Amino acid sequence: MMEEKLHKEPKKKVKDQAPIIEIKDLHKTFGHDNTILKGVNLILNKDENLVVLGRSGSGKSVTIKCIVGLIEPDKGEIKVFDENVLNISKSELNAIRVRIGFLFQSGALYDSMSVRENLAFTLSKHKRDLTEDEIEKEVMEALENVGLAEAVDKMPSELSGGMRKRIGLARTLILKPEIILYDEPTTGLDTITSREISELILDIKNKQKTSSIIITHDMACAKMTADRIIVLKDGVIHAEGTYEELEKDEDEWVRSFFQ
Ligand SMILES: Nc1ncnc2c1ncn2[C@@H]1O[C@H](COP(=O)(O)OP(=O)(O)OP(=O)(O)O)[C@@H](O)[C@H]1O
Repeated sequence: MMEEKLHKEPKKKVKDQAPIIEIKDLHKTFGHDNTILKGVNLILNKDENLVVLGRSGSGKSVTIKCIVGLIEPDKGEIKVFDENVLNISKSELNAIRVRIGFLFQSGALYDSMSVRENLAFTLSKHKRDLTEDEIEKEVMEALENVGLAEAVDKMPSELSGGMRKRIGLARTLILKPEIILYDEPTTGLDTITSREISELILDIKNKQKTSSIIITHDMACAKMTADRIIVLKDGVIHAEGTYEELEKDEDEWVRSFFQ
């Protein structure tokens, strides 16, 4: 009897893995008094899709731009892969940046280059020692990952908005990032195409084991992709939870996002 009980005892909990991104007390003011971030604390766990909600201008993009050094915060700590990115050299920061993919709203393709050339250009810029055959293989693999292998010879002008987004995503994926930062990935797309992009974001996480921060106003995208959601308000994280938790949040302002 005793032996059986011992057998059923749960295993000792292994120490939790360090977060892949950890932001502490992040502050940012533009100009004299345009204070946007007033102490943001944020954690992205490994293999997690974290959705960031917040009104326009609440500082969602500023926060993720701080992560990759595109904006310098006034105060705070940002750890990526356990490295304090605000205190490292440019070359160390670049080594970390290579492991992070961005899909920014402004991430346009080069119009004068075919899809193949757009992807090959990105790849050869970052990995200079690849042969042409290796580049072609990587280009086709990235396109297959977004379901657009047949578009390899097309020019950007021949692509629909949804296809451009997918190619943009393929260009991000070709560098095999461990973290992907998505800034409004479905903006400007119709409902069905938005859903396809959201499905792709989920698919990428499951297949490539990436961890992502997804800024969106598209609640269908949030519902489909989020493991966890945080809501930014007045320069701090105002609420946090799963989609199902936050849509029933006691704060009416938080619930209003879900209506
Ligand atoms: N480079 C910059 N220089 C000066 N001010 C800036 C800069 N970037 C952002 N801001 C200020 O920070 C505010 C928040 O910008 P941010 O792009 O983070 O908003 P957001 O929450 O992502 O909004 P949206 O949902 O509309 O994209 C802007 O309204 C602007 O006042």
